[in-house]
Amino acid sequence: MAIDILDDFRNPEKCRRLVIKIGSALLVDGAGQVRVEWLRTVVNEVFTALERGQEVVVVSSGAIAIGAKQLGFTHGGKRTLAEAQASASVGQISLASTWSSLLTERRLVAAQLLLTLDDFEHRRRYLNISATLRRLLKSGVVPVVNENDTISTGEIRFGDNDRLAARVAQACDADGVILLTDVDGLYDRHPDDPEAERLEEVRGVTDEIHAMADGGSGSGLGSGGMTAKLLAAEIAERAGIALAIMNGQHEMPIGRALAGQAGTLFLPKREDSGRRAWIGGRMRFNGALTVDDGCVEALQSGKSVLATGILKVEGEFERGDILPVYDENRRMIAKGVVEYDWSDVVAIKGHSSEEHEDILGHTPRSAVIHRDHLVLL
Ligand SMILES: Nc1ncnc2c1ncn2[C@@H]1O[C@H](COP(=O)(O)OP(=O)(O)O)[C@@H](O)[C@H]1O
Ligand SMILES: N[C@@H](CCC(=O)OP(=O)(O)O)C(=O)O
Repeated sequence: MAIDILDDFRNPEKCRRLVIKIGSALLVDGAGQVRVEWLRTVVNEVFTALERGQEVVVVSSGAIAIGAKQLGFTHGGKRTLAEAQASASVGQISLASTWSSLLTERRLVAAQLLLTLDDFEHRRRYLNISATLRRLLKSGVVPVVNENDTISTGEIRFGDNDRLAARVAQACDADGVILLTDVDGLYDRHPDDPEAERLEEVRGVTDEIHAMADGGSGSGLGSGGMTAKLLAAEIAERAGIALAIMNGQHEMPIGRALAGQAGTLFLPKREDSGRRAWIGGRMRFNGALTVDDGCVEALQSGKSVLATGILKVEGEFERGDILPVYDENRRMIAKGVVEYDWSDVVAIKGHSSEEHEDILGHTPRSAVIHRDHLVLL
């Protein structure tokens, strides 16, 4: 695996935001107990990453494996959906409290987010997830995400934290995702086959790549097997985010995995992320914003669209719509996802951020279009 790319994961200049997903097979032992000592080494690595200026979001599985043991549902894969969901609701309490106490040992604050894949399909929910994650990271908090198992259903493929990790990465505009698991990466066939060979780098998750994966979990503790990880790699690829599948069966698995270079790295084909391409490619709009020269300059240096720079608001758009941004000469300079409904933007346009709460009567967003959801043309 190209060492320079691995370096990117460790380099806070290149990888400022990292999502680390930990599978059940790593986190929980055969007796349904959290491997606390091992997890403490992971938390130490998270601490080190934060110290060097990176931001880390954790996606942690394990609730079902922990809860099933507590409830005596020990018949593995034959659990009913209701048994798995009951197990998750019991296990999640232990899981969250373990994360919280281990992070507290390093004086870090944990946040719990329980999400379903479906939440990411709804624009407003997506924007709320995105804003919450960004705000937590800004405060130095470590968000710990798991699937909201009780309300997940079979149709949206219950039990898929791999895809959830990729969606979380997309929502918080992360630079990289590491899926820690109990194998060294993707093999060209099931790793139990002695002929199996590991792939170091994949550009494009093709049908041929999908055919290599087996859907079952090796340990019986996880749920999606390698198939779920490839679906996650596809989401990351479309969003322009690098994703690595790495073995986490050691102490300090992140550092070891990176230094040992074992793993499979999935690289996006395009430089422009799928989401940015989706924003930039939009042709039909429900409205538009015109901004002053100061705002144009700010956007060009990577800032967000703030209400104070808005001169004109057109159309009756909703929060989550994509809008074009014009300069004073009616030149379209950017497109982005708007954080407010049209009437709110009309009310706060030209006003500085301190005045927004009084005008709106609720806590304002950090921007009208956040730079993470803005594409300059
Ligand atoms: N082509 C493949 N390469 C690597 N692992 C594979 C492959 N096909 C199936 N697997 C299985 O996928 C398992 C990892 O998935 P899973 O058990 O769901 O892990 P986790 O709980 O970490 O999400 C491995 O232990 C392995 O048995
Ligand atoms: N939400 C479930 C995990 C589902 C899942 O994707 O598990 P895994 O394949 O071990 O990452 C739980 O906490 O048990």
